[in-house]
Amino acid sequence: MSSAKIAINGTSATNGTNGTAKEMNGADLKKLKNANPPKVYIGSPQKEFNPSSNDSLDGNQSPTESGPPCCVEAYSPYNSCTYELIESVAQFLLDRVSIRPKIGIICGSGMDGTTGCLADALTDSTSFPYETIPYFPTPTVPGHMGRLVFGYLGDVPVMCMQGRFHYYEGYPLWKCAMPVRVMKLVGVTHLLASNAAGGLNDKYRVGDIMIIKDHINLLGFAGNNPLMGPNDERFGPRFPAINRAYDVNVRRMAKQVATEMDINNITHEGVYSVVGGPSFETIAEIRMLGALGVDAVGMSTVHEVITARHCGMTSFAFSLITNKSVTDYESYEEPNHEEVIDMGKQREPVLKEFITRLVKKIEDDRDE
Ligand SMILES: O=P(O)(O)O[C@H]1O[C@H](CO)[C@@H](O)[C@H]1O
Ligand SMILES: Nc1nc2[nH]cnc2c(=O)[nH]1
Repeated sequence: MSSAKIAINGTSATNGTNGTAKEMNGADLKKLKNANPPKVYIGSPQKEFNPSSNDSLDGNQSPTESGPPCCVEAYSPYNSCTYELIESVAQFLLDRVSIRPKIGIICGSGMDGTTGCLADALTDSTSFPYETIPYFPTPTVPGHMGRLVFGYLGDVPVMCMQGRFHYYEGYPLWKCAMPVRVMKLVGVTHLLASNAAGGLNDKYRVGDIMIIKDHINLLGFAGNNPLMGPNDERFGPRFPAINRAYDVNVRRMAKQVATEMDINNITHEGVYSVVGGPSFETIAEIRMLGALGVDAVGMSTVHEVITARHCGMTSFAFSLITNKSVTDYESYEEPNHEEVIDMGKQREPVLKEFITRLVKKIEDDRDE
């Protein structure tokens, strides 16, 4: 009978089909405790991974066999995922997929492929529900599916997060951004993040795309940054520069894609600001953000991009404007998450094409 061995701090626990899972340390590992061999879905259409086949997870494959230091405190505001731990998660994935992506994609609200988008577009895919990946957080927000998918977009190998983690879900920022470091150690060089955002700029309409050229990290202003806590130089420097966070070359490619797709009329370039959420903004807050030069506001992406830049990844991000920010005290309009998700779904065909073409350009550029 096959089993997956997981070792924490040198103590190995069998997490297998015989129901004899041993006690593990750490709140993050609770979900692994009861897991039968991790569910891994392979292929397109995807089928469930068969643990008793030759592909079976066995103890020798376990990334944690050598007992990496654990996440010391699941909800610490400071970064407590060690390099070794991230390395072990990356190895866990590399042991189970053959493709080696250089491009990592994070899908925004409603763009996670729940209705088909990128999930359908990826071929030869292997997909890991987040709960089956050691130490991974799990998303709690509708519109964020919770799977890490490896596959080909067109003919380009990618790994794709179908669902991300937000600060308002209760995760510290370092944990929200932890998958980006996993991508890095898997070998990804380019991060491509999307998000749903409220549009402040008068010229923007619902359904438009905003290529992010810069951000205002309001959470950082309030003393909260994913890089807080001990710094491991193997990831990057203590004080990383962030003024060139959104790669000018990839932004140029994205604008070329917009021209090729004849969607320049709905494509802009602007400044994104992150707020903590989950409450949407007051009118005074929107007016303040507008005065600061913010074009779109959301609750994600910035900590992912900071983490990516810190470890030397090239980053690109865009917002789908899912709602217009309300600036008028007389207005009865209220933003809501359902309209956010609906707009993501409506724009799926366009975004799928946009991302597929952009990924191809990045890959061609990398090969030059
Ligand atoms: O940024 P993404 O994940 O796309 O989601 C955006 O949409 C949600 C609000 O409707 C918030 O989570 C906000 O950040
Ligand atoms: N903060 C914030 N996040 C969003 N995500 C989608 N729309 C919005 C919005 O209006 N405000």
